Amino acid sequence: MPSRSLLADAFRAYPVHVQQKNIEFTSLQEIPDSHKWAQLDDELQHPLMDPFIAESVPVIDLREPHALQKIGHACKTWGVFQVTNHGIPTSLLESVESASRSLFSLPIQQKLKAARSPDGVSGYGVARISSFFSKHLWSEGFTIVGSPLEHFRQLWSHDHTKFCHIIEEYKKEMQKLARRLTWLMLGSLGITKKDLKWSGPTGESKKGSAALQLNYYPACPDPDHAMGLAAHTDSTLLTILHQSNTSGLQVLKEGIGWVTVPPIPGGLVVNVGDLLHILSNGLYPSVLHRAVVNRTKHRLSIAFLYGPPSSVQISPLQKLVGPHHPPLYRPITWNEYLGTKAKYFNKALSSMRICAPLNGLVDASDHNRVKVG
Ligand SMILES: O=C(O)CCC(=O)C(=O)O
Ligand SMILES: [Fe+2]
Repeated sequence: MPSRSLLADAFRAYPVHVQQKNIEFTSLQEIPDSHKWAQLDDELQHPLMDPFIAESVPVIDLREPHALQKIGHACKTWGVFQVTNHGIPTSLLESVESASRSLFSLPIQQKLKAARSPDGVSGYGVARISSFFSKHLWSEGFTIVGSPLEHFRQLWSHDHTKFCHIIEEYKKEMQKLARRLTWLMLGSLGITKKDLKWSGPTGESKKGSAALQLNYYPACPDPDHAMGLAAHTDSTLLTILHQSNTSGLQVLKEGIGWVTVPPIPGGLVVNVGDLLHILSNGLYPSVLHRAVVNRTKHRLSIAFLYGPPSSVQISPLQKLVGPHHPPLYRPITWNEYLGTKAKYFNKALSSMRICAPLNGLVDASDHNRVKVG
């Protein structure tokens, strides 16, 4: 798939300088100062939510007749939902989870053999977003863009083929699901394939590009002062996340605060990313989310980051703009957007705004959360 290497080039062109801090988390009895965050922002946490009135992230069965409308509503109001009956075999989810566990449980010296190089994209290392924070994250990551073969050979000299097959199979199945979800999400806005120039029904090169991000959050002696993955939005069209049976993912809901997205057996979390935010002209806001850690349990998540072919211009869709709905964002390629994100991080979307929203929409990734209009 040619677009894969384009995506790798894009990451490479905009390196994010992350100071590698490789520690053996499991050996620590307390959090070192380098990883100690101020008390997690409790003012944003909903105080003792009544379970009967608590709002929760929608769960949508893809086989139900009104799935399209429900997806549209979830994208508009939450920017995130969970899907069931999505067609990804449970056995594949289990295999990819178990492969990821095997990877992260290798000794640190072994994992470092597959470390992401300073100007590289794939490999073992800390999350790219960590460069924007003075404290380190309580997590380890492994990014896969293109084939994992070279890195996996470093990790497992004998049985890397088995792990490569699992990853390739997972990426193939996720790619199909991501395309299907893209059309459901856009379809709920009345957008069809002919409204999207780059969606050509035939051309292989028009396939969206993607990356796989494995995240591992070791158990933490003081979870209130540690951050697994700090608040961010994804620079994707959409992200499909498989989380293990330990909770940790939280999304920020306007007027409520941080809401936990509980793992449901066989369920997958779907996030609206910044590029869908732009395409939908802000109608589907990208969701601010983070991962918190757990005192006793390790946690694993596997994110499939899906985007358009990386050189295609993304701009608010023609059908969604008009005299009363001017385009809010300037056109940008995925390549360029990654550069903007590397520079402005959570202000990247705001930095691209060409006009204040007339409909009172809030840019989900604007940390100042200023309501305009
Ligand atoms: O681990 C999680 O639940 C979140 C992961 C995530 O947000 C990401 O990889 O972008
Ligand atoms: Fe994310």
